[in-house]
Amino acid sequence: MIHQNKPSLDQPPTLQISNISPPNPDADACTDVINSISWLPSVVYWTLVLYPWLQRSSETRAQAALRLQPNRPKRLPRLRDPKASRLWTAEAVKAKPRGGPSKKSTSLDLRSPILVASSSHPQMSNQAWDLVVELLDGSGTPGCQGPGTCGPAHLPGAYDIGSRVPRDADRNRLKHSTVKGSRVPRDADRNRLKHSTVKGSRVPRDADRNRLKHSTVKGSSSHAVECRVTQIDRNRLKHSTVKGSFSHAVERRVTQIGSRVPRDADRNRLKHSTVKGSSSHAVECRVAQIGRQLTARFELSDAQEAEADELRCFVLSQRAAGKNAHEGPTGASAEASGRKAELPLPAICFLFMDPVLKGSATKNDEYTFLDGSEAGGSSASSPPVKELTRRCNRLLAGVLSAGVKELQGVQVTQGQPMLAVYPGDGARYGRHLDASADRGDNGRVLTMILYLNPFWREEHGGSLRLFESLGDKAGTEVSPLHGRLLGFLCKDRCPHEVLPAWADRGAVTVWYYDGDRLTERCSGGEDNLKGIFEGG
Ligand SMILES: O=C(O)CCC(=O)C(=O)O
Ligand SMILES: [Fe+2]
Repeated sequence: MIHQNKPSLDQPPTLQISNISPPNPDADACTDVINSISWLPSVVYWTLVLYPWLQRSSETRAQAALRLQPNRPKRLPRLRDPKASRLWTAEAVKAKPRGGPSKKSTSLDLRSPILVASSSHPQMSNQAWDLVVELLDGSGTPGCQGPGTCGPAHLPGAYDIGSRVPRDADRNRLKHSTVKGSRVPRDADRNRLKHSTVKGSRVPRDADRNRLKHSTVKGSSSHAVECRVTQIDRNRLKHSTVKGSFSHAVERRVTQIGSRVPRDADRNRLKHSTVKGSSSHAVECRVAQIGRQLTARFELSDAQEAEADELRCFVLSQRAAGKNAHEGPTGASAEASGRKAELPLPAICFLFMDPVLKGSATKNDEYTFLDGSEAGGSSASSPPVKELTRRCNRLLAGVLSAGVKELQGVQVTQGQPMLAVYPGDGARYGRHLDASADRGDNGRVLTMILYLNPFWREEHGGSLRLFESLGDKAGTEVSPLHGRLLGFLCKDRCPHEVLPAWADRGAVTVWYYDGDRLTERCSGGEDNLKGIFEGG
């Protein structure tokens, strides 16, 4: 007979076999079963002991070395030492495996500005280097002596501060404040701000700060506070009488403010600093500088930066003008972002990856395609957009001339640029393909994205995560740094996702289409166009 103990909270139920006479046929049967399997525990024990031993004795030395290697790095180390960022040397590029895509995407060296992961065009990286330089610089970089000589070593170095202590140069600049350089608002901007009807400085006022400190935003982490301050700033701007308040200066100030709330340490440092004559303006400038220093960014030239800033303003102004659309399916945006791997250096990545992905993804961005009806006419009237497409096209010409097999025979056609903003409330875009049969084959073959986020910081998330295969869980993250251009072949390959963004994240995407496919689609009815001008 089998009794089951009464289960209690402390003790799990157990089975007992009682020894009741006269002989009970049930109990006999159970005893037989137990006797017949009494050898089982010892077999299990010996299997556990022997299996690893057998396995080890059959593994190769290489396998053993891998297994024994302690703490194998799982991701690229974050570069803190500015000198380390000079990894863009010719050697670094040469050392890059050229034989084809790496097996693990996390081992791809995204620290180099170009990444070519395809065996089909081994020459491409050199050619693309020259183009990249041109793209970033328009006219080439000093020290670049014609084709073949522009390499990573010629590109401007990265700006990876890691410490908040202002550099002497910055401090002196402030001290003797003739305020040179583009980081400080120009007089005109300053006056506009001063005489604007937005009262007071846009640095959050004490009242705001206190309100936040004692606010009901529970668990007010500095992040939550920062988000609230950004909101307050945004509202103040929204309701301000500064018409068309996305002017460059205003936008810039808001971004500065939104990107950082000076922490107490910073504030105190500023208060007691040797920056003489610390007018609130000077303090504000320093705060902005610190904000910038905390920001992972490239050392763009003033011209490049101005161009990227202008583009960002344009993107935001279109959004403010109510042009942007949302597209479903949307989903909860506050999903935890995955791995955070900051890529501190500029990257133009050409990734050629394989797999196919089906289904639709959560998508919270706001976007608009330029269609010629935007303020002032076509994109020709937005010089920075025109300049961007011109450069993308030149880059593409180089890509094509490098004989990328996936694009051979394709009549590549440039689409209208798409301006996108991911609101900084955790907006994201789930894993998807930009073009696949599943989406009605929208004809896209190549994606180029320029990121426009001058104050992007690691904690803002919002990285683009590219997957090498459907089974690839980790992927490779590219943070949306100001001025970074990313390109990848997108037809039936290269699934990617945008991780939740915690600051407004701007980008312009230019898709290139298979012209024949486009003609085919356009010659049909309205329905045939579905998916062609569709975000992502
Ligand atoms: O902005 C990005 O990084 C990518 C956006 C995207 O994947 C898309 O719009 O299809
Ligand atoms: Fe996409």
